[in-house]
Amino acid sequence: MNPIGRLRSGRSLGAGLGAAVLACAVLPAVLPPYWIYLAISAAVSAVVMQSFGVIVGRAGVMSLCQMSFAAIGAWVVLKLNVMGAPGGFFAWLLLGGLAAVPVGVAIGLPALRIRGVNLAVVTFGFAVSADIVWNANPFPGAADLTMLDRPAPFDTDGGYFVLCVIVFTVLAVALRAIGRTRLGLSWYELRHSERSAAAHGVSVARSKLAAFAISAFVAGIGGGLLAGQLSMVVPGNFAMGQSLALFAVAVMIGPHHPEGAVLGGVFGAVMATIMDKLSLPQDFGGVLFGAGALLALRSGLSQTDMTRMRKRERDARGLLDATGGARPGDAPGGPGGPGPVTVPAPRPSGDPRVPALKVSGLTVRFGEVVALDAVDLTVPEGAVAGLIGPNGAGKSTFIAAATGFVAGYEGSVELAGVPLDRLGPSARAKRGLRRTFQTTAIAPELSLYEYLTIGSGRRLPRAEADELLEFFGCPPGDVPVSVVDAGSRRLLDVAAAIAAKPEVALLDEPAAGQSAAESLALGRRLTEVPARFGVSILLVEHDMELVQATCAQVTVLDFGHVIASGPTAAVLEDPAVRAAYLGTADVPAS
Ligand SMILES: Nc1ncnc2c1ncn2[C@@H]1O[C@H](COP(=O)(O)OP(=O)(O)OP(=O)(O)O)[C@@H](O)[C@H]1O
Repeated sequence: MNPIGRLRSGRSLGAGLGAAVLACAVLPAVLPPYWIYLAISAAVSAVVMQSFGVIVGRAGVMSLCQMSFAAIGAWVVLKLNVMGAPGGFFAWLLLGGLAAVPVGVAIGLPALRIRGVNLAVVTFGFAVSADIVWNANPFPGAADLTMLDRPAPFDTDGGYFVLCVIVFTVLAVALRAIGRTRLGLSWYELRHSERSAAAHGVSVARSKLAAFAISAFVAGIGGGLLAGQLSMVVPGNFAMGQSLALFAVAVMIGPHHPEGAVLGGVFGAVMATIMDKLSLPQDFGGVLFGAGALLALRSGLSQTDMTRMRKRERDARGLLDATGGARPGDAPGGPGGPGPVTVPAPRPSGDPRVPALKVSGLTVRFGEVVALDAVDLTVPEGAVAGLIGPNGAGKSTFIAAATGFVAGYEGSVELAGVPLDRLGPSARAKRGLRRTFQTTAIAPELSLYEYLTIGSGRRLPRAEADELLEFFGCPPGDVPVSVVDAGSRRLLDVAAAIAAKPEVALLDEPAAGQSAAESLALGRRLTEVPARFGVSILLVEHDMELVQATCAQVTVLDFGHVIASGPTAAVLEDPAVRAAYLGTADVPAS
């Protein structure tokens, strides 16, 4: 992170911790007892909100059963209390959170196959079943009125509020740290595009399950805290309607940011009192939350997302003005530029007789449509090869099948002599076969640095990220993707693929939307990539000037068949190629 980013991030952490200390010092001293009790409810709800923040806010998964995870935490704490288990409240609280984890993972398993509304139905089904179980089996201690004592020195209402704020703050700091890891960043990518995440080598299954596990843990802690607040709980405290209402609040407010979790917690706790004071029916609060959630779902962004993004965009515009704009045609350290660049040396190439990528007999059928018919193609080590053809020829299908996005193709795909056919897209990406997409789907709330970190699949040194961004003519790394234009996003996508230093990168029309000058600048950059980064390239393009300027060899597809392959100049002179293109694109004579 550059000094501006570090400063901003340090300040927000400091402000958050300061607000927590202030709340602990002032509120118990000044609030009347009823309001302190409400403040505890708000703090407990804020903890539960953080669990929504992980699964709904970050990973974009519609989970409607968070209160069921909270109930597990409460059940464990109360059970251990009844048993008089050693360790005391804090150990029980932790165990309550941990007990919710396997259940969270179990509920997460269907999420690997289904998503959206269908997943919402599955999680809601679990909430309904849990409701039935809790109603049939009273919580431990309820039958013989065994109360849970709050731990000293947090046994008063004021003290317990302080404890809840401490737990909230510890979780917020931990979640913030997780959010900066590749796992945490990958959740944002999952939310916007699972296929992009897979193309970056993110294991979609592991990432989703981790989100379920962590969110269940946090909800379990929230449930344990609720048990401590009430001393004894009833099924109504964790009713499925609660999950639904809190879900609506979460979607509307965005509890993946601490201020959103606090706001959501306060809403959840005081809404009933406000409705009461306004003499409005209690259900009216639920209607307001539902309407707010619908608006947020339509825009795709919560309230805190929008507030934060506006601020980041303001800062970014300042940064862009200071650095002279977003799209340098040729960056100082880029091709032909004067600046010294210390990018990593290319990896030593292996056996030069083994191509970087060898695809043989690739056949893909979509029902009756044969999109690819026994296609052979090789990308030599250290080369920029081209794949061209008219619209619908099968180019994108070739990339999708080679990178594992099409199940059930015929033929074989070998990367540096190693067959990949049994691997899925994320495993192929990890092995060193990366791709970009014709349409980018980059999470707008990420910064360019964060996107490169996901793409690189490792802890990417800041200097290396800066050099990559400069090389590809992208805006500075601290800028959020939301302010970056479509052309720059394509370049960023290419930079993210190259950041992983894969064996081969398959680039699907990276110059689309670029001006002629930008396209040529990209061409110059791509020709330098193999020597500079040790990455061989297969370039899919309609821009023939770019192909001619960049690719030493080219393969031409038409209706799924290879109609020519060889040195670019000779192939483009081929009458069959010119006939295939007639009327669909200009093939300039070389
Ligand atoms: N998921 C799919 N289901 C059915 N047919 C498909 C699917 N994907 C591609 N096709 C068909 O396969 C053929 C090849 O499409 P593909 O997108 O690979 O072509 P392309 O060469 O990349 O075209 P363009 O240059 O327009 O991107 C087309 O006839 C297309 O309609």
